[in-house]
Amino acid sequence: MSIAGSQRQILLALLARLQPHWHRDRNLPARLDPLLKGDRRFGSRDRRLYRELIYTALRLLPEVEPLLADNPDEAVRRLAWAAAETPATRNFRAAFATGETYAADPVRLLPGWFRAHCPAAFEPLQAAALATRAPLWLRLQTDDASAVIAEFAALGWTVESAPLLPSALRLGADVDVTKTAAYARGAIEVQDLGSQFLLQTVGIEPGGMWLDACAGAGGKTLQLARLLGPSGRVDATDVRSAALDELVVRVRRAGLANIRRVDAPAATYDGVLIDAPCSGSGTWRRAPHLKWSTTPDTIERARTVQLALLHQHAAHVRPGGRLIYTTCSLSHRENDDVVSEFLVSAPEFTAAPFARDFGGTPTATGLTILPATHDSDGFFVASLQRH
Ligand SMILES: C[S@@+](CC[C@H](N)C(=O)[O-])C[C@H]1O[C@@H](n2cnc3c(N)ncnc32)[C@H](O)[C@@H]1O
Repeated sequence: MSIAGSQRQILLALLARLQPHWHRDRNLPARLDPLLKGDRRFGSRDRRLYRELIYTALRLLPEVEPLLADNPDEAVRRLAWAAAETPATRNFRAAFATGETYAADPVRLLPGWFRAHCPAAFEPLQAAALATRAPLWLRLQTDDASAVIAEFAALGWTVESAPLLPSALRLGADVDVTKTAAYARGAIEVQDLGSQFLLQTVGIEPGGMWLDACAGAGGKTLQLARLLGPSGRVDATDVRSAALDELVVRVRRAGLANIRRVDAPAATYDGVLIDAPCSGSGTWRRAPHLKWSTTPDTIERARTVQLALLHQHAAHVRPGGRLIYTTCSLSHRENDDVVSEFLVSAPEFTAAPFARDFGGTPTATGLTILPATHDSDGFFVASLQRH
């Protein structure tokens, strides 16, 4: 059998293994990883090929799933057309991206129920962005980018700054930055551009004492600590102790001395960040399986946790201080609706204006960053001031 023929067979076998799970397992990548890493036939290029093809299948699911049983040749042809052209996918695409050019209608690649949650996602430009994978964005953790840029140039990687945020770098290739010297010395972190915008919209003053109440592995904790500078401090907490262990490693790598891991927050802070657990509907470009394992019920359950977190941590905001609520969801149920409900029962808070909006869509309660605007994931931020 030709190499392309055996790749086709392996791809269809992998899809068959995942199919029973992709409509319900929100942790599908944890199933895929051992299938790819545990198979001794695969080198790193094979793993990149199958990962790209499987993620493409998840992006195109309504256009591919019905064909898998009856017309697998057409399913493979569509995947070959839609997969990104990389060194890993080149031969497969040359073999199977044949016949009439295939391009899906991006609106058909969104779950229909989501229209009521985010009509803007169904606009052609936004739907088209949501149907493709997002680029790799980095956040500089150094004021001098020259050594980072020089290292990337020596590796042959193209890199450009985001026009609205020069400390955000976009990498042109499918590369592993964690193997670079820049990463090892803490000069860069992987963070989507939309995510980087969130704290930048708020106008954080240097020197404040902040609580990061849902710090997880610390992506925003590190960014917040840099914005506050050496005279400020971030207390980081989370219900997941293992994520905080990872945060500690990243803090050490970044050489930041103004972050503390805490089990119990102090009484009050100048600001509290709640980067809430959510449906992740803003991350469907990177995590397309979430499109099919998220339901309106998932969103309602997330809302309960989000409101509880806002009430729990509002108490830690000093009078005059700020409560920042962020999600990586595009559902207004988790965003504006949660904030509006919170404000009704917490009249000591009001929505504050944003320092910068980065072209986001503002409402009375917050700001939504839509994916197509800056080729990022989708996010929401609300900035609430305590009187
Ligand atoms: C969106 S993630 C945070 C990501 C992180 N801030 C970052 O930028 O990398 C949400 C976090 O909320 C945490 N979480 C869930 N329920 C929580 C609770 N009741 N109290 C504190 N953290 C909670 C989760 O463990 C998860 O780490």
